[in-house]
Amino acid sequence: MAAVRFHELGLDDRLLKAVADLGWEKPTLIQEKAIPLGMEGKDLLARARTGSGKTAAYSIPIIQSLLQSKMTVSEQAVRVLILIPTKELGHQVQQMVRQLTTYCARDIKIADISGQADISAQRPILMEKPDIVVGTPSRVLIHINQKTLCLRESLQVLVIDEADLIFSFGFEDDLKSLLCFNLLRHDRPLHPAIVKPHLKNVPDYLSTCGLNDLLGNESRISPDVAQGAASLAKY
Ligand SMILES: Nc1ncnc2c1ncn2[C@@H]1O[C@H](COP(=O)(O)OP(=O)(O)OP(=O)(O)O)[C@@H](O)[C@H]1O
Repeated sequence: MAAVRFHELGLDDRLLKAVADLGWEKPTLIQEKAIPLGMEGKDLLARARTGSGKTAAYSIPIIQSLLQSKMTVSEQAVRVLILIPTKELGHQVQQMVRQLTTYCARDIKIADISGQADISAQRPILMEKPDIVVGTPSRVLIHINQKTLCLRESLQVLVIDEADLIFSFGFEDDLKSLLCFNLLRHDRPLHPAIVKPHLKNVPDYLSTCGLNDLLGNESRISPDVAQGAASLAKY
C-alpha cells in the first residue's frame, strides 16, 4: 500500500503549507496512525521511539481542530493543555507548534509556562487566554490555585507528553491535585492524548495514576484508549 501523504489527511491548507516549509514529505508512522484518530476526536494513547515525530502526531490534529472551531466560535479561551515533565520539552513543544502555525499564528496562540522562573510574569500571558497552554503539572497547578488559569469551562484536549517521565519525576501528586479542581466538565467530551514511550499495561497504568477520573469514567476510556493504543502499540 502506498504511503499516505499529508495532503491526503484532510488538513487545512495553512497547516499543509507549514509542513511543506519544514521539508516533511510524508507523515511518520506514528503520525500516519495518530493524526486521523485525533481528527476523529478519538482518545489516543501513543508510544513510539524517540525522534519518531510524536509531538507533531498530536499537535497537527489539535491545530486542525482549533482552526475548525475558530470558524464558528470567536470567544478566546484555553482549549488545550499540554502537560510535559521538563521545561526543555516545553520549549521544544512550543517551537514545534509555532512552526506548524506559521500561517495561522494570529488564530492560534500558544503559551509555554514551564520555562519562565517568574510566575507573576506569566499572569498577563495567561490573561490573554492562549488557545494552547504548555506546562509542567506543578506550574499549571500553581496558576490554577492562583486563579490565573481557569480550564474547567473551556478545556477540550488534554495531552500528557512523556507520561512515564511525568510520573517518574514525581509529578504524580500534582496531577492528582489537578483532578481535585474538577478541571474538566464531564458533560462534554474531552479528548486526551497520552504520549508515553514504554507502556506495558495501559488500563492498570491509567487506573493507578487516577487518570480514569481525569478522563471521565472508566467505561468511556476503554473503547477509545484501547482502540488508539492497540493500533499504535507496535510503532
Ligand atoms: N513527517 C516528518 N518528516 C520528517 N521529519 C519529521 C516529521 N515529523 C517530525 N519530524 C522531525 O523529527 C524530529 C523529531 O520529532 P519529535 O521531536 O516530534 O519526535 P518525538 O517522537 O516527539 O521525540 P522525543 O521522543 O525525543 O520527544 C524533529 O526534528 C521533527 O522536526
